[in-house]
Amino acid sequence: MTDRKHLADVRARIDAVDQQVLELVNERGRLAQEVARIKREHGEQGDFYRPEREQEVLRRIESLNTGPLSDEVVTRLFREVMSACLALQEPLKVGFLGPEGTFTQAAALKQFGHGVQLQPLTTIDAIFREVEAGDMHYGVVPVENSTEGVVNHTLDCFLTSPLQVVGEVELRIQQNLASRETELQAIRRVYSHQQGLAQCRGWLDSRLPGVERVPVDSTGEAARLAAMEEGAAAVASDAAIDMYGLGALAEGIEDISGNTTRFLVIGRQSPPPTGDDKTSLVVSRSDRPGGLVSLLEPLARHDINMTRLDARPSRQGVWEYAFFIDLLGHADDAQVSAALAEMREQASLLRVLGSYPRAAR
Ligand SMILES: C=C(O[C@@H]1C=C(C(=O)O)C=C[C@H]1O)C(=O)O
Repeated sequence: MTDRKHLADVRARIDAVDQQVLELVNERGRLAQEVARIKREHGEQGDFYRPEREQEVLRRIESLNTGPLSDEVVTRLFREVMSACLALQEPLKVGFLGPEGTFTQAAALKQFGHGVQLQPLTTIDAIFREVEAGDMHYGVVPVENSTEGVVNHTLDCFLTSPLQVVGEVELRIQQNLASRETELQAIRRVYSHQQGLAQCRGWLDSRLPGVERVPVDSTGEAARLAAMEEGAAAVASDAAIDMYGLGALAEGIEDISGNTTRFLVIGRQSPPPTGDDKTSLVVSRSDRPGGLVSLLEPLARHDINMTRLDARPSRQGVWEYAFFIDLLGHADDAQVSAALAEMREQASLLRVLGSYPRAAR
């Protein structure tokens, strides 16, 4: 067989496979519509998004995958397939910390795919408010960065909001120096979110010493400003560079490689257990010696792994703290529920912010 004939044959087989894939994704869509019909018949409250079921689907796909496509790639493809199927059931509205081009937008797409209506909002407060009011089904907010620590504002919003955590997203963050200038020497000012500036502090100190750094509301906003101003640059994502027609003067300028940001998905109701979950809670107690140790002791006794502990002023009294704790397990798991009950006896306040499936790939 000539090479040309062979190529034509293989392409014909690809066409046949595409037809099967098309029929199968539409079959999947019809089944999702059937699920929606059953949910409606049972008078289910709220929306049809089921993060725990989506997690189960993705984990199963990953365990079945034999390649050559990587687990990460098949996860991304099936995430989009589910997103399209969910959109057939009901279009979801999801608010994220905008403007367009922020890492939070990338996190929202990673969690929900392109089938949802993503709405950029200007502040973390606004996201909480819109979800509380029911104008948005869900919101996506940054909560901690592996280089720079917590996003205090998100934790503070939880102190006063009744919303629950329904999911978490982890995203590798690559920062770039974005500008319409083509020479580093032309840069007089660098815009970014304060976390972006902090993540690249070492690089900026050595490559752009003495250049003014201006913190703004988001990396997307920084890119927008840099696009309008001569001699300006932004520390921002690839997506922001494309969005605002900038070029990358330098790529991957974060000081610590493996820089990861964790985002929370907020909604009105946490999902049921999947067997691989996390729980977030806020707890406080009046000051007394050994207070924190005895508060945490039930977790150790019930063999529960704590993955995060942050202290924030509780805003109730001077030097009173609220402790934000993440632990492995679901609040409905026997061990976790026993430990929480014991902690509650010692605490002046304990609120479970939510239990949710651990971040997917
Ligand atoms: C189909 C369902 O509804 C939605 C769509 C899903 C999917 O396409 O697999 C999974 C969970 C839900 O977000 C379901 O609940 O099973």
